[in-house]
Amino acid sequence: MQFNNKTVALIGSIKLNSRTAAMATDFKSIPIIDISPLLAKCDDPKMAEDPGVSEVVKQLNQACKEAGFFYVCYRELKPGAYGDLGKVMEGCNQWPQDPPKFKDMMEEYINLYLARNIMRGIALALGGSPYEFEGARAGDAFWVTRIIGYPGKSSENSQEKPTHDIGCGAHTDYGLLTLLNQDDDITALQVRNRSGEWISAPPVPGTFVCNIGDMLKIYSNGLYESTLHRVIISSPKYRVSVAYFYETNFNAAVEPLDVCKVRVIGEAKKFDRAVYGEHLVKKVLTNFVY
Ligand SMILES: O=C(O)CCC(=O)C(=O)O
Ligand SMILES: [Fe+2]
Repeated sequence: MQFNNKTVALIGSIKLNSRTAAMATDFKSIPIIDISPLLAKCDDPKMAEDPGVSEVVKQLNQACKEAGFFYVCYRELKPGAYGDLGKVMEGCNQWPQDPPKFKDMMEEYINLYLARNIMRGIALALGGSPYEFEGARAGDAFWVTRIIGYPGKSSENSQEKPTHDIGCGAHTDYGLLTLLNQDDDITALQVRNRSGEWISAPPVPGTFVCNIGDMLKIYSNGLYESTLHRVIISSPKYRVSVAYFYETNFNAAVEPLDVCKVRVIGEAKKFDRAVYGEHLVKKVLTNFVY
């Protein structure tokens, strides 16, 4: 398999295998965090001193520890702004009707700005400098975008209750942070809490879903969880989600940040070093079933 530094994949439907269960807390819902104050100050080296940024950082820390999932909203993000991205997956001719418009929207969606700045907030939440995830760690972040189409629930099962089809099996994401734009009217994404309950992450217009990947779990020395999640199909409607995976540099050797080693009481370092690119290739080769 050949990877470019910048990869966009259009995939009709995928199945992923479950892996060793990840544990968060017994959260019952996913918090919504307004990151506007962080975005306003994200280029200020003294951002940590700003009370608005501190509040966002506090909320990020809590969400990353408790659920590994959160929604973000910010002033400029208008409900439905990226809704048309998924339209290319609908119908038989899976190609944008207006390619230049699609290209512009896609380029705006996949710009690195948002994820990089959320990572600045997360770096502060871990007790580090805002730039922990830049330079050799994620200064040349590998990223992948997938537009994922899930056909509606198959009609032969529709009378049987409470069955559902699995659109995407339980898995954790591989890198640092995933941003997900989902169709506004279908609830399908579920996140597993410590008791094993599947908690819905319904679409919230005007937000992105964010979740932590395996590399951030290692960097944080396990303080933050890459939580298991899955997609279930219970609606007959076709669903589209657009996922943006923001990762480390492809060859980054990932190990717990010093600042996180001291935060985990009694355990200096809980994880061995992993090379992101190797982890990605291993997971893709073992997880995707066509
Ligand atoms: O489609 C979704 O809601 C989630 C997709 C997902 O978890 C993934 O692609 O890793
Ligand atoms: Fe995922």
